[in-house]
Amino acid sequence: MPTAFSPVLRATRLIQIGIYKTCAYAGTMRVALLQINTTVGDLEGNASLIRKAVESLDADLAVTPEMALVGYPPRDLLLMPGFVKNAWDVLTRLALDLEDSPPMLVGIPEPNRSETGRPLFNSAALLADGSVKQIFRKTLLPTYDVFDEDRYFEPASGPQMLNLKGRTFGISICEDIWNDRDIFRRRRYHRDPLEDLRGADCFINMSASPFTAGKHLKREMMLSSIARKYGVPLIYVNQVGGNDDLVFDGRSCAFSPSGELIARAAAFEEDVLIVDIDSCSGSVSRDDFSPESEIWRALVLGTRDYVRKCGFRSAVIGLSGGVDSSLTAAIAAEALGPENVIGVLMPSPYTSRESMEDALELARNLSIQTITIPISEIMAAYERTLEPIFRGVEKDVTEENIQARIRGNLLMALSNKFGHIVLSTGNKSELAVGYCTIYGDMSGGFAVLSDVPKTMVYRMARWINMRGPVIPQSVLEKAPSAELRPGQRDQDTLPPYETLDEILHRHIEQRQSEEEIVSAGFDQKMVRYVLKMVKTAEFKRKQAPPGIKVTDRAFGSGWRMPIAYMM
Ligand SMILES: Nc1ncnc2c1ncn2[C@@H]1O[C@H](COP(=O)(O)OP(=O)(O)OC[C@H]2O[C@@H]([n+]3cccc(C(=O)O)c3)[C@H](O)[C@@H]2O)[C@@H](O)[C@H]1O
Ligand SMILES: Nc1ncnc2c1ncn2[C@@H]1O[C@H](COP(=O)(O)OP(=O)(O)OP(=O)(O)O)[C@@H](O)[C@H]1O
Ligand SMILES: NC(=O)CC[C@H](N)C(=O)O
Repeated sequence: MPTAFSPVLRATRLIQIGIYKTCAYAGTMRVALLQINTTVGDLEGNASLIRKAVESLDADLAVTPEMALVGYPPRDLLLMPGFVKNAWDVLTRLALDLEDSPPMLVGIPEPNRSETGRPLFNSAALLADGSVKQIFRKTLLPTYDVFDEDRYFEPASGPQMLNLKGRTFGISICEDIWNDRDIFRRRRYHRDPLEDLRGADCFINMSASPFTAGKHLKREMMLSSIARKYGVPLIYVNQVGGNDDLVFDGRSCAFSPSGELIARAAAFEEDVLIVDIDSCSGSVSRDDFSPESEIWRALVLGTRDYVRKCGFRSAVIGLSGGVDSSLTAAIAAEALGPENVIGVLMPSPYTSRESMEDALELARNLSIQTITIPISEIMAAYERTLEPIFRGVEKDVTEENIQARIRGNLLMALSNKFGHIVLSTGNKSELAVGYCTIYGDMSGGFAVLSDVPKTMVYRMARWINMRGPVIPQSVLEKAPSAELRPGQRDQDTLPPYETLDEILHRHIEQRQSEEEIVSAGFDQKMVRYVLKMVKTAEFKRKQAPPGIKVTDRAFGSGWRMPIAYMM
């Protein structure tokens, strides 16, 4: 006889993978949420993470995030049949290794054996007693913004129920739960897989849900509403860590049938959360990250994982004494350890003494080492070399860009020689309007701030200083300048950053046209000028290094504008 299912949860937070509290509640059903940081393509490494997470785990069922064996998003690795086959070989061995462990749901791509449709399903395999016992498939395939799942996957066709120890679990995979009319006021898809799961004793969702600022509040509101609507406990397992341009914030969680948040795993860290489905209740308070602290954590994790997963250990950054390079260096020092960050000062004849002093003070505050490479002689050599060709032509932005390119070249030389990755420092506002030099300050391997608007750069810099002096006060007070010619200020070329960022936010994230932005009260000439710069700078962004998505629309896989077009 199945035990009566009392719809209340109890959860135990595990501080770190491998360390957990053992507390047996007789007759309860215990689910372990494995919030792991997988690396795309690293099948053996990801299998080891899973093995380690369930080592001597006292649970009835363990659940990984979506696609955990291959890492998310695996992108076109999925188009290589050999890769998918290897994943299944690793899964088979994992099942055998875990023969004595609790049953486990593991996310994996599954070949579509039928003669029609996309080549794969986005699936989860139930491992129990040494083999694969059942398969669950994703129904709703996100194909918008950074997601491209229609390219690879065929949707599931039926209900996805798991019967275990007399309980019925409704299994869904990530996007399957993002179709709630009550929350979004419209349905994105015609089908609603949750309707197929009605009648289950508990819902489980296996996710790889990328971070954007504030998104988890909406996510938890949606999960709570679904638990309440279907009157079942809901268990949500999310991936954590950075993969290319995406950061996954974790925050796996469990809700009671009345929609109460019972437990939440750590944000931006690996964690294992144990949920006892029929014990007494608990409750968790609101996640009170400020936007600055949340974005900080995402940028630190995203930078650390990009650098580490690409095989680097250290980074070089050009330090100008400005706010962008200062914030980038602070993030890098936190992500990689100050001993692994090298700040490079490259003064030109236009560099002020104050800027050099600010850069040195920042480096001292962060305990990072610095190298100083004056570039005046190199600039003079360029000038001499080009003089016969440029003779009679006015100096202009060409010479400014040469300066930025000399710096980019020197940083890349340090990267080649010593194996440091170059972190570029440009922010989203500059990248949007092309206020940056291609092959100059845009050089580098990873663009840490490329989705952070300039006004948020300042907010974050001030926020960091609340924890202790890091970014010199004068950096925050002086007018932003590229210092590429005497007396240059960003504001000579661009609207004030508050105005620019508001226009850019409306255009990029909210997809507003010139008319819509103007009707919100902005000057038409200014809006037209800004939007024209955004369009013209597309060629630069196509050649820019990847960066970390923190807003609802970043320049990256979710921004696919043409370059040569007329409108
Ligand atoms: N559609 C297209 N497809 C392919 N290539 C295209 C292109 N349009 C121009 N180009 C190429 O790009 C070149 C122009 O781009 P680029 O060489 O970058 O130069 P450009 O955009 O003209 O100038 C760089 C601007 O960024 C400012 N800046 C530079 C460095 C740092 C900062 C800062 O505050 O951080 C600001 C600087 O003051 C200047 O206003 C053209 O000469 C042409 O070669
Ligand atoms: N004197 C310098 N020494 C070292 N690096 C420099 C120097 N000047 C510029 N850079 C590099 O080029 C990037 C672009 O800087 P620039 O001063 O032109 O404009 P910015 O966008 O205001 O950046 P920041 O706020 O860091 O100054 C800097 O972030 C830095 O990495
Ligand atoms: N992997 C997915 O299906 C993710 C899609 C989902 N809407 C999210 O952002 O969480």
